[in-house]
This record gives sequence, structure tokens and C-alpha cells, in this order.
Amino acid sequence: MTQQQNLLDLQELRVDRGGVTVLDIPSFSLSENEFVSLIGPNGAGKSTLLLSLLGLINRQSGTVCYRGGAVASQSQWLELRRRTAMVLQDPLLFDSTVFDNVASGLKLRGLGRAEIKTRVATYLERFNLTHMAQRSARKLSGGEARRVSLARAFAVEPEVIFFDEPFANLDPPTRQALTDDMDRIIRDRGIAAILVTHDQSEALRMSQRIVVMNRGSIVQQGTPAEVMNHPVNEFVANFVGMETILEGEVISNNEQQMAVMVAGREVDTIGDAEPGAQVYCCIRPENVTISVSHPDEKSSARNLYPGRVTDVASMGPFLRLQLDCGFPLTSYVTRESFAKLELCEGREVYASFKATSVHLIRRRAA
Ligand SMILES: Nc1ncnc2c1ncn2[C@@H]1O[C@H](COP(=O)(O)OP(=O)(O)OP(=O)(O)O)[C@@H](O)[C@H]1O
Repeated sequence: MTQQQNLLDLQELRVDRGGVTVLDIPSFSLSENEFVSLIGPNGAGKSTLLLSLLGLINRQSGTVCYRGGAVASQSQWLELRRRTAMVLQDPLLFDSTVFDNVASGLKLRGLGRAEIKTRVATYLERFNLTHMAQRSARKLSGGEARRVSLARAFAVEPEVIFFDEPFANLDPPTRQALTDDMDRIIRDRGIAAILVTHDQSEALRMSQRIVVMNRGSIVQQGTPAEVMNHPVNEFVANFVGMETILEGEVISNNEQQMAVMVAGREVDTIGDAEPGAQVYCCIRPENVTISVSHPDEKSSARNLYPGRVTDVASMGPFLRLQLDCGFPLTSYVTRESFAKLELCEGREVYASFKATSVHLIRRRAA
């Protein structure tokens, strides 16, 4: 089997700012076509990590390799930056037309006029901006300006793209439309990407790998389901909110009443994905009800699964139960219910939740 080469490799990175170590990362890598999200609280070091990967910030130690070769000289850093695009929360548009803004990266890279014209036209169209090519970039709405900054970044046809909270403060429909456009182009062109986001559903939807950072370190990384369902410590558990995240595939959709296949079991949900779509079913622990005998058939919960309690942990006034129902499920029960139902590790139970309790997120194929 041939091993896929990493696009970017970072080793032994340490960055001090204002006399304080703000980043200490033994290793980090990004492989070809991979989409990675960096999540973590304010000040965790997410933006500093992006800047470090491009050599845009002084570092105490650390080497970056691009396709296996060390990036050391000034010209090697410039070459890496030439192959990379970065989209920031502030679109930072020039005071000129939309066309000129989208063309700016291409001019810098020395493309000829005819090629620039064709390339800009392609990316204006992809981001639905053709009709405003001659508009002043100063007179755009927040959503339009973000579109222009995305078109500008993609127009240089980078091998890697970094996004630092590119959709913060946008209304949800605009945000959704932009992430859909961006996701399509990234997949079409096989671009590797790192996204810094505070929106966990965005991270879930877009990423093959989620990296959780705190206080300058990487605390955990893995597939979205691994990180969300198996947090390595209390910090990650609290930060990701402890929803159960199940990978599944839509098998039917009848006027938004959907069935999703999860680990060989059917989960009923409400939504609008088409059969065959890859999704995550997200279920909050407070929406999972436990009973020890088969519940009344009249129960309104559409999803009912026999399972076993695999772990019990104290959560203040509640107990958190980990269940194995053929897939993992987390439930909170009060101490009173826990005693009344005589629950304990190993106990066989029934877990149920309503179709309306399942929050559906489309999943990027691995
Ligand atoms: N110009 C600066 N001078 C000194 N320290 C800085 C500077 N910029 C950032 N820092 C510090 O570096 C650390 C990492 O900041 P960074 O912006 O990378 O975090 P972040 O995870 O991206 O945060 P946020 O989610 O708030 O954007 C923080 O402790 C921050 O206070």
C-alpha cells in the first residue's frame, strides 16, 4: 500500500508572544484533500497556528515541511504562500471594483491579462457575483463582501486554503449558502483546507478531522464522531457539549419524514436530505429517555432501542449514562430516576428519543 504524503507537516512548534508561550505543538499535519477544523475557546492559539504554518509570525522553534521538503529559505516560504490562500473574518477588500479585487491575487502571481479575465469570470460566476463585477467593493453588504473575499481566494487556485472564521456574524441562511458554495469548490478541485471556527455544526459538516485546541496545545484530534462522542477529558467534553453524534446514511425521505441507517439500525428523523446522503444524527442527552421495560406502544418517541448501560458518571444533579444500543448513546437521568429504575453499569434498558429531537447535519464523505 502506498502511503499518502502529507501536504504540510509541522514539528516542535513553539511561539511566544509578549513574553508568554502561546503555542506549544509537538506535531501537526495536513494531508492532501483533507479538510480540518480547528476549534477551541478564545485565545487557544488557533489563528497563531495558521500564521505559523505560513511563516507569518516569529517562532521560538518549529519546522514546516511542504510535501516532505523543509520550508526554510525566504523563497521557499514565498513559494508556500503562493500555493496557499487565506480567508479572514474581515474580508479586507481593496477600494476598487469587485472584478479588481478578485483579480488581485492573480496579478500578484504574474498571470497574463487574458488569463486573468477568464479566471476572474469563472470565480465570479461560481460565487454568484457576475452581475456585480463592476460594483465598488466599498458598497457591498457583509455577505457580498465575504463572497468576494472567497472568490478572490479561490481564483488563485490554491493547493491549500486557510479560513479564519470567515463566516462570523453572518445570518444563518447566508452562512449556509456560502459554506455550501465553498464546500462544492473545495471538493471539485481537491483543495486541502483548515478552518478555524466557533461554530461546531459548521466544523461537523465540513471536516474530516476536528482538532480541539486549548491554551496553545492540541488537546484532542480525530474524526468528528470520535471527538464529539469520546472526548478525552473534561475540558473537551464541556467544550463540545456532549451531544451524541452518529454517522448515518439517509435511506428514505417521505415528505420530510426520514429514515437514516446508523450502524445497521434505523433512526427516524425530520429533515430534507435525499436518500443516499451522508449525515450526522446529533442527539442531546437530555432528550434520551430511559426505561427498564418495553415502554407503552403509545409513546410518541419514534426511536426505541434496547441497549446496555456501559458507564455512569456524576454530573451535579444528574447522572450521565453511556449506553451501547448497537451505537453509542448518552443520556442524563436525575438521581431520583436512577435509584427508582435501579440503574447500574451493565443494566439492560430501553432508550428512546423523538424524531424531532434528532438534529441532522450533512456529512462530508471521508
Ligand atoms: N499581537 C499579540 N501580542 C501578544 N499576544 C498576542 C497577540 N495576538 C494574540 N496574542 C495572544 O496569543 C494567544 C493566542 O491567540 P490567537 O489569536 O492565536 O487565539 P485564537 O484561538 O485564534 O483566539 P480567538 O478564537 O479569540 O480568535 C492569546 O493568548 C492571545 O492573547
